[in-house]
Amino acid sequence: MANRLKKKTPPPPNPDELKPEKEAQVTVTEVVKDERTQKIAGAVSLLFSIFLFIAFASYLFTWKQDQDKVFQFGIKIFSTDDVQVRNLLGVLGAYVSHIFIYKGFGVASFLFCTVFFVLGVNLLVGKKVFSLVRNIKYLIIGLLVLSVAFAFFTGRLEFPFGGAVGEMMNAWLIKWIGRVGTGFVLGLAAVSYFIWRFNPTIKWPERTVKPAVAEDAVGEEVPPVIEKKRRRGKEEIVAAEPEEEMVPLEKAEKGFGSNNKLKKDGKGVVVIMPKDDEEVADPMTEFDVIERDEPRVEINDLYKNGIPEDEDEDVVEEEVEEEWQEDEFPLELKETAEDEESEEESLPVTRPERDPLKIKFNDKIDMELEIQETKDNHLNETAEEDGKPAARKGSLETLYEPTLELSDYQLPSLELLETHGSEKIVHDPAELEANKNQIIATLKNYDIAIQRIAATVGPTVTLYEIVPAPGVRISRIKNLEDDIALSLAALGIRIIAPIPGKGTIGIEVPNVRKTVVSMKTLLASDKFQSNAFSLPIAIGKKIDNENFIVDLASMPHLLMAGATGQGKSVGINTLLVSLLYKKHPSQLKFVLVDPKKVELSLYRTIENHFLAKLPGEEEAIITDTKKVINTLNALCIEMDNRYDLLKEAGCRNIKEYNEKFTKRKLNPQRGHQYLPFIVLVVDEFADLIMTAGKEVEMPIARLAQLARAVGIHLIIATQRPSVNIITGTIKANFPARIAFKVSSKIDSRTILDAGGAEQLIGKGDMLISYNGEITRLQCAFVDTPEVEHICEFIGDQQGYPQAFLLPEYVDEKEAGDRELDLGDRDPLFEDAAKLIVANQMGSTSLIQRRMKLGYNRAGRLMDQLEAAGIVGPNLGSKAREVLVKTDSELMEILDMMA
Ligand SMILES: Nc1ncnc2c1ncn2[C@@H]1O[C@H](COP(=O)(O)OP(=O)(O)OP(=O)(O)O)[C@@H](O)[C@H]1O
Repeated sequence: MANRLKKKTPPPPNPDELKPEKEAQVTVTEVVKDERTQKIAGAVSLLFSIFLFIAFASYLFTWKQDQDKVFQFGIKIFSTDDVQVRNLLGVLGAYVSHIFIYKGFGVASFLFCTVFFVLGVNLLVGKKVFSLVRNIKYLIIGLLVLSVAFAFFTGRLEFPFGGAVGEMMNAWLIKWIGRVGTGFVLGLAAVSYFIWRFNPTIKWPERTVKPAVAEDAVGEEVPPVIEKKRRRGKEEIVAAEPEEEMVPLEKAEKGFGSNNKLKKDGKGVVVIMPKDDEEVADPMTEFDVIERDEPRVEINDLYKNGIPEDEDEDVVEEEVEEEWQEDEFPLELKETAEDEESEEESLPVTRPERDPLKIKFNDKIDMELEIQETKDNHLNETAEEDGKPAARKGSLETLYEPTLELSDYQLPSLELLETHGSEKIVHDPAELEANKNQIIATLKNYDIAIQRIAATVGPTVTLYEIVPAPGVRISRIKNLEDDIALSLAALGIRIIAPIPGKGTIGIEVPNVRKTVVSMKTLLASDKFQSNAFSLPIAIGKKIDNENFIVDLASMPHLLMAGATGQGKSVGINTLLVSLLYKKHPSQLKFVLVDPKKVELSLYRTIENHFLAKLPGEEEAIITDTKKVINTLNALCIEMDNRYDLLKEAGCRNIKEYNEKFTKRKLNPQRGHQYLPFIVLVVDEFADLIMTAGKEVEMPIARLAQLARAVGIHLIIATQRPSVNIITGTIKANFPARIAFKVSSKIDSRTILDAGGAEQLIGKGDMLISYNGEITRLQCAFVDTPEVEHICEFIGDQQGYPQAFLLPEYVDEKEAGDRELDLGDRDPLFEDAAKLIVANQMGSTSLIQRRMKLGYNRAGRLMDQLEAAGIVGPNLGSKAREVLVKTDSELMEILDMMA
């Protein structure tokens, strides 16, 4: 063994014998793949595209002079001396243009420039900036269609607009289908392109609503066309109106590239809205906005000497570097996303339209009365009993439409909301300058040198971003947090060192004049209107004025904490209102828990539309702790039931399940039904924990752990963010957390696992910890009267017969004591007993199916049958034993009970 080991060890090399290292062999593929080769190829391609462009453009003016020479010498033009051409790119330019334009595809040859340009840019940058495949497709189709079209329309002109190829194809077409046919084919191509590119909405004019009815109902004259528009709901109105408002600014468009649409409102706000879907999909780049309102001009005037206004309009990202004469450090003022303001102003607002709805509602009642005698009526009745949407009638070939039952339901209009304050971010140049100087001076006192300082003005705070000089330790600045706060003599200073992903240090300083962020602005924004989130919630605005709109379904639960009076209740209203503005009553239900009794009582009016409650309860908004425990447990049962349904349907989450149900792949007779999202809102969690402790904590933790996939989401708020309220179990299951201002750093740590919330300034100023990042937001403001109007608007519309019923939860201890009152039997008791005895199977689902009853009622019947001694006790998943074997035996029991 030792010998073998010895053999394997190579002898140490003799330094004298060492040969120079061989150069590593490089294969051709490696050279081709090398980054540098690609960059060179990119540069060549880019230059070639520029070359072609100049040559072609020059050809347009010099073709007459150069054509003879190219014809005369052909390829020999390169070797012949004394040939003078006029093309800007000489003989080569003249020859290449002649080949492409005269002998090829005419002016459509310019498309070649685009392809080489795209190829060049992609290779040079090393990533797919533009789609090459798409451009090649455009090239091929463009060459064919444009060359023929040019040849067709300009055939009599001297210049070869269609090129030889275009003329040849044009001649063929004319021969085969005649001039008219060719014109028709070209027209068809143009129309197809237009439809493909812009997908215009083509609508058949609909019948207008009878003016007499509308007038009667509304009490004012409503032109029929407007009436129709109002009835369509927000989305269509949004789509229809902006056509007039959207002003494509040619000049600015050049600056931003043709992919952008620019929108300008009366106040000079220019919003660049990307056309492409992919661009819209990226929330961070959804809008690039240049604000041109007054404060902006002031700042420009102060910091930038004489920048021409119109020149400025072509700037995509506003970053002003002024020539700071007196100071070493110029202050860059960064402003972004004042977008939704213009959005909101240009967005048409619909008036609540109640009376026509009432008419509809009455129509519906009449209809229902007419069909009272039909068979399906029983099904309806049972569904109403459960408060759950009944299995829809109608053809099995069509998709199930959950909103059909309340098909006249209208989403609230934006007019119900108010604009609070001016909504304009107010910049005070003097304030900015003073803060900047103060920050620099403070840092200087501690020998901290900085390279650059920039400011972003938000609704409540301004973020000063500092780039420290090389060698300065970030921890030193972090440690000076309190000193800087002291020297700026302002509350609410927060230092972020470093700003994640930026390499700068942020100092947030509260603005002297703060701006209220109106809910209306957020809801009017394109990001809210056109997102595809399951449960979109508009929370507020970031410092850079970008709207913070997220999907509650992906959060998946939210914990909110903050000292009293700092904006929690407004925050909860904001979330609820966002959902009410986007969801139909069939898609969403709220379980509202309000131990304070007054905070959520406004929502009482929407009980039959959006609220869920326990069977037999009077009030849908739960204020009593005991009832909260039952409701939470009922939610756990609902969760388990939903999981059973999902399992049977072979789906992993509510989305898949609902999709399958909509496609009618799930049988309602087997208990399947369209599942609405359920959002549980608890306004004062601390109070519940104090009074019920584990009894509340456990079901909450269970729901938080498991309920996401079945569409149950929790929003829990507390004003006492201490560790005994927000326990480890709760915290671990709430990855998204919001902190309003709290009283101590410890509280901040309890909520966010980081300090900072104690530095906030209140009134909706908040930190949200989401996706591992902590972001400072100004919460949107929605006032109580606004919420009231929204709830009234919804409440006035036709709703379900009652609130959505949660499964019944019976406390085991109570159930043991409770004797079923057989004097108060269900009217269907006899039928159910006969059914069970005839089938000799004690199954609740049998009663449900055969008697077309909801789960709760069937369950109650089964309990009564047990109390009457007809079936045995519950055996879990197995059917109960039937104790009565014959009909005569059953008749005896029934007679006795009668
Ligand atoms: N986003 C906001 N923008 C502007 N002002 C706000 C905002 N949120 C709250 N405020 C102001 O703060 C006040 C208190 O807010 P709110 O009632 O939501 O506090 P709270 O935390 O729920 O208090 P409590 O716990 O005592 O109920 C509001 O009346 C309002 O004036």
